Amino acid sequence: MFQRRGIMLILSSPSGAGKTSISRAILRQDDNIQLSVSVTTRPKRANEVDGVDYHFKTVDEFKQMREAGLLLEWAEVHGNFYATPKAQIDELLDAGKDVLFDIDYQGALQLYEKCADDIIGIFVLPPSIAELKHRLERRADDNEEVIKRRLKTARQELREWNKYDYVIVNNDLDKSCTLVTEIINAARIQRSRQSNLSSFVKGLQDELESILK
Ligand SMILES: Nc1nc2c(ncn2[C@@H]2O[C@H](COP(=O)(O)OP(=O)(O)O)[C@@H](O)[C@H]2O)c(=O)[nH]1
Ligand SMILES: Nc1ncnc2c1ncn2[C@@H]1O[C@H](COP(=O)(O)OP(=O)(O)O)[C@@H](O)[C@H]1O
Repeated sequence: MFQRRGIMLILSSPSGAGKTSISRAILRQDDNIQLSVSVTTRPKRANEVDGVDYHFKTVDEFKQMREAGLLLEWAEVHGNFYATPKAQIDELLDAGKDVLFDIDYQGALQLYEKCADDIIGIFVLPPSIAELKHRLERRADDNEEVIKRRLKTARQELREWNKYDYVIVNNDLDKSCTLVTEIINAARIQRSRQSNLSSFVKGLQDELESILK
């Protein structure tokens, strides 16, 4: 009904807590939200599609993009480079499209600094560390050494929970998705995001006055 600027929805978590599963479900069910497809130098997983899940790049290609100023934020995570390409984000937000960022806390902090007013940040926690480890093992995308590295990185990631607007413990995936949907729906009707709300209220006031005459 009202024009509004899009939301930058950030989902972060220690690896294995479930942010990719939550993101995929949200993207499937909500046509107005689009994934910001990151650039990464990590190897592609079997179930991933280049250009859909990530833009897979060599380290040289990544560095060229960074030097050319094409990245909104970037970070090194688990020994690989990851970044958000600048292209399109502003046009999407101006057009009222919401954009979902599956990025780590280093990227989230950079975006909070640059675009604070547009951001809703959600940090996803696992129900326990034993379950986090099980999920990484069950996912079976990474070898033992990579899993260990991801768990080590979780030490630092867990310290960052209090930088986010919302925190979800991802026990039941469906319930977590419902919570994220509720957060998105609430954010969409925030007063500050609805740009022509004052003219709508003015219209109501004029109509009211004409009835009360
Ligand atoms: N800063 C930043 N982090 C990213 C970006 N894309 C992905 N990440 C993060 O990099 C980490 C590793 O991602 P990935 O290798 O897909 O493994 P996952 O943690 O199991 O999803 C996760 O914390 C992602 O959120 C990005 O563009 N920028
Ligand atoms: N609530 C949940 N309960 C059980 N398994 C889950 C849940 N959420 C995600 N998973 C599973 O855990 C693994 C890691 O989830 P994923 O979404 O890839 O995490 P992340 O993107 O945070 O690394 C996947 O195999 C996924 O199917």
